Amino acid sequence: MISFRGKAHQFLTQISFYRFQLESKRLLHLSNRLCSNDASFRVSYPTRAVLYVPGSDSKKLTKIFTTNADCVVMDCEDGVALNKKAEAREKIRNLYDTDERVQNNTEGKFAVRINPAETDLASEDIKILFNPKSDILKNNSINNLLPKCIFVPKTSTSQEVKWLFENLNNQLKNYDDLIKLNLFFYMETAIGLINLNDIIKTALSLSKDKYNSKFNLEGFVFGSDDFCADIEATRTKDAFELTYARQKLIAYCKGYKLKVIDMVYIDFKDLEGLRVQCEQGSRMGFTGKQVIHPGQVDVCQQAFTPSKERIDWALGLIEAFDQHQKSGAGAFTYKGQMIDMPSLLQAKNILKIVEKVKKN
Ligand SMILES: CCC(=O)SCCNC(=O)CCNC(=O)[C@H](O)C(C)(C)COP(=O)(O)OP(=O)(O)OC[C@H]1O[C@@H](n2cnc3c(N)ncnc32)[C@H](O)[C@@H]1OP(=O)(O)O
Ligand SMILES: O=CC(=O)O
Ligand SMILES: [Mg+2]
Repeated sequence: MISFRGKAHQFLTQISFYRFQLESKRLLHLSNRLCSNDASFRVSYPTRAVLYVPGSDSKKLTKIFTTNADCVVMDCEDGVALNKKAEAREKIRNLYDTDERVQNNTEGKFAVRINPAETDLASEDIKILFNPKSDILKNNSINNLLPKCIFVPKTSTSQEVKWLFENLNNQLKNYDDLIKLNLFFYMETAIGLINLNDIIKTALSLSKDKYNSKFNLEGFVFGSDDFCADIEATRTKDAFELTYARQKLIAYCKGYKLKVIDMVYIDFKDLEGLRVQCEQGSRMGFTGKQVIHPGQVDVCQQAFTPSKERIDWALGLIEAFDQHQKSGAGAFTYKGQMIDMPSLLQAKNILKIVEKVKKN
């Protein structure tokens, strides 16, 4: 049996090897060419492991600086007891007021999950979290002091999206030159799944037209546990009961070029079960997964990082495709398989993920 430390070491060794690969001339040349020629090659920050930290728990909050997770979500919602909501907001606000590591992060490494839109709890979250203390603001740029990314749970209707944007806009109206606020919505109710297209279209069009691109819909999170409660399903290890919802969410997110984060694996001591579910999610097209314990992070990040074999396969295929195109063959054999345009696109997808990870 390999210890957890041993596994972490193995993982780090593997990552160093990928880094070496990434630095190789061949990859840089290829990926630069792909990035500059391909408008769909939008490389944003990675979100392989998305770690929840209850906002009310000071000790756990100190761990946000030591985790390898691509993204940390300081929680004001279901990880926080009702009688600790105010404390959670204050502790998170205090981090933005005082900690340079949180302040200096420009994208989404340190995010906050607020309470569901159209609730008094969410109004209070927005009021506190987006309101730096005036004496601190005097000596600091407003952009350093605000969350750069928020997660909005239980989003079920486009009305909730309108409410959210209105409330955020109202709270932020006195500040100029704000950088874009990234948003993740949760799909975790049956009605949310039915209304998904409408929710996405409303968020995209409002943020662009009405709010002058102040908000950026970055992606969706699949709230599997709330979803199970809502559809009255029983959670199983293989997640069979969630197949349709997972696939529908992936298709819609990919249709609109959004990130899509897979479900939580609540049996947090079972790392093997976690690995199986992470790899399944990665194969299905998810861009990352929610985790609830620091011990889950490395397994998750590794599963959402293309293996050396996949990178080699993609690089070789792209080169072979180039050569065959020049010689006039649209379809050809590569490593025993028929390859044509869709395989090229799949190979490019692998490099897109590599590019994202490299940005971290
Ligand atoms: C499913 C639906 C959802 O909404 S999921 C999101 C809401 N739920 C959450 O946020 C729960 C987050 N996780 C946790 O609170 C804890 O991991 C739970 C599950 C309670 C287990 O905690 P605990 O008994 O302390 O675990 P442990 O002794 O194995 O912890 C070892 C060290 O790691 C720390 N730790 C644990 N979890 C976190 C976390 N999420 N973020 C940051 N740090 C964490 C513990 O404090 C402990 O630290 P230390 O070694 O004592 O210094
Ligand atoms: O919020 C997450 C969930 O699974 O519910
Ligand atoms: Mg939930």
